[in-house]
Amino acid sequence: MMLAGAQIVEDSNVAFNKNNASVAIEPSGPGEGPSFHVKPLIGSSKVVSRQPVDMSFSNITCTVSLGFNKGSKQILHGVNGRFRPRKLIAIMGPSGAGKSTLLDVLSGYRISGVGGAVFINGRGRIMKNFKKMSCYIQQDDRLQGLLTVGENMALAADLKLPTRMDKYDKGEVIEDILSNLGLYEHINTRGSQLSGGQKKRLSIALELINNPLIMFLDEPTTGLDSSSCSQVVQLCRNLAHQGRTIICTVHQPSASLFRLFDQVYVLAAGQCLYQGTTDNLVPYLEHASIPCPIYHNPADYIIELASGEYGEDKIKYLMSKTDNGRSLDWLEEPDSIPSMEALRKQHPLCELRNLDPGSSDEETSQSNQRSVLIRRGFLKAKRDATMTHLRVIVNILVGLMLGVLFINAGNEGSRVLDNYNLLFAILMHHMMSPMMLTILTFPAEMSVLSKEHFNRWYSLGSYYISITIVDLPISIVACAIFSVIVYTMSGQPLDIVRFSMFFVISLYTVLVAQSFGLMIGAAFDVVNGTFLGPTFSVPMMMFAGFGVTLRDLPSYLYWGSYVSYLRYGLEGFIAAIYGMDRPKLACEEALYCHYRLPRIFLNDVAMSPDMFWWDVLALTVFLFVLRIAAFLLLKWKLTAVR
Ligand SMILES: Nc1ncnc2c1ncn2[C@@H]1O[C@H](COP(=O)(O)OP(=O)(O)OP(=O)(O)O)[C@@H](O)[C@H]1O
Repeated sequence: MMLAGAQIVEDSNVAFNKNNASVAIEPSGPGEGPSFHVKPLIGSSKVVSRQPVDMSFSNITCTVSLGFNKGSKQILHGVNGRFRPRKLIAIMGPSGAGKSTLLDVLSGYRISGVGGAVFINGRGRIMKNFKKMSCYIQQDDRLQGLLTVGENMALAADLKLPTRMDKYDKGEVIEDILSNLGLYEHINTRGSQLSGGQKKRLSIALELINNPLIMFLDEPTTGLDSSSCSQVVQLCRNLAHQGRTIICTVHQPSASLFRLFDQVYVLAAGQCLYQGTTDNLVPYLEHASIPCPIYHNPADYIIELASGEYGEDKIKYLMSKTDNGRSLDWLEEPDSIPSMEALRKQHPLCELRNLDPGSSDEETSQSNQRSVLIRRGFLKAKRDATMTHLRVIVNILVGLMLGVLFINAGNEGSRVLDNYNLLFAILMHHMMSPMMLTILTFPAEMSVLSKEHFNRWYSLGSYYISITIVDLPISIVACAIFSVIVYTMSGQPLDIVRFSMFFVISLYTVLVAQSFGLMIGAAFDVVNGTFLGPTFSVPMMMFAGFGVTLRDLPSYLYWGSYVSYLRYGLEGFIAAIYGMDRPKLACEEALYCHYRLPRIFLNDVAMSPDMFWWDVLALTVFLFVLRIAAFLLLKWKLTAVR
């Protein structure tokens, strides 16, 4: 099939072929549903090639805490197993059997409450090296929906392939993977517009870039129709036969899907009932005197057995028959499976040298990660309807609304209190909109971050610096537009120094509120964050000195005014508008203007205009403390909750 020429992905260090490309997607045999004829990945030969991996695990346990004073629960009960190289392996079992937990443990994703040992090519697993040869693709597709398939791949290649690699070589790797996975014709389609099966294939394609030897996929077929299921599993099978060990959890595969797996590992309540080839399952059950009825899908039958439908004694019996996964009798050619010692001889230690290029966990330098992530961030920001477009529009609209409502309040002596209300309303706007936007959008970003960070695309530090840099110009532009509109329409003094002071305080308030939102977004999900953000903001408002002046605050509550960043914002605004010995105000709309002299107003609201630079300093401290706290929370969230 000839495809239209793929577009070169601009601004990337990756070049794609502009010319027409031909992609081989051949339907498979009848009855098997559509599948891909996957050729060995030619481009990926440019990535360091390594020996296939034999993985085994022994006495794996996993215990989770059920909360304070509620004890703990053991999910995996000393399971054992052996996953041979070049095999597609299915971990099966009824719901709640512990499939995802076992996958989490084997992939190294789950680290707390885990016991037992994992061996790679006969040697105890060294996590740092293991992560360099493996990847984990979670059940939900964590993709950059605003970027096209080509852009997703190009940016991933810039992050995951060595920087010394030529951009044409990187392009070749990408073209090769996309062609093989049947995604080349969708190179210009955005991630969010792909179908479920295409999203799954893109998730696999992104991880294939650095040619992992072991791939873990959590329920890759969930949510797909039967034809997409077969496509994805067939694809995994072909990738496995090229020299990878691919381990998937699957729920209840159809008979035709089941046949595509080479090896099956069946769990029931955290224990192993069967480990062996797909073909050996029926003989195994016959041997155990629990034969699979004729015309019954063996996959369905073993799940029914594992669910206890035929009695708990059968589960116990099968568990003892397979010795909780220690028995290798039902694997392919059990007599020729090498011992651990033989494996170590086959794979001398020096093989690990390739995996140990330096102390860094990631493939490329921190500066490269930052520059790629900044590029990606700006590309997303340009297209993001909420974070960028809506944010600018909201600032224009709210600026106009406040401007109309408080028109010319800034210069009129009889409307000083109105103007005071306006300044507080501006603070509310600067606090609420960036904070809520971050609380609502960051949890979705967090799931992509956790996948990409776990799969070693970049460090958390690089990510954090890049989001800070990308957001700054957007915040400055949105805040500047708002400030110009509201400042001029409400008739504040047309003095560049006063405007600059007003703008600096506005921007600081936005940045502090956003950092506060980031902290909440990093620690909580959308529901809890939406509740906690405004809840924490109420005391900030109470202690800002607006309703109750700072002079009238009871002494035992005065500490509250120090921890409210709105207090510094309001004081800064007052200094900008009424400080610096502002002369008498006009009094044209009333006979008597109590606050014609700004110093009387300053005295009544108990705010000193001399504190402006202290206010800026306090907001700077807030900004740094909240940013650092948000970073630490993110770091904790990425590791401790695993
Ligand atoms: N953090 C946790 N706290 C308490 N229980 C947990 C926790 N994680 C998992 N479990 C429990 O452990 C059991 C196994 O969970 P797991 O997600 O591994 O099952 P599964 O076989 O993948 O199920 P499914 O097919 O439905 O996804 C379930 O009963 C689950 O409720």
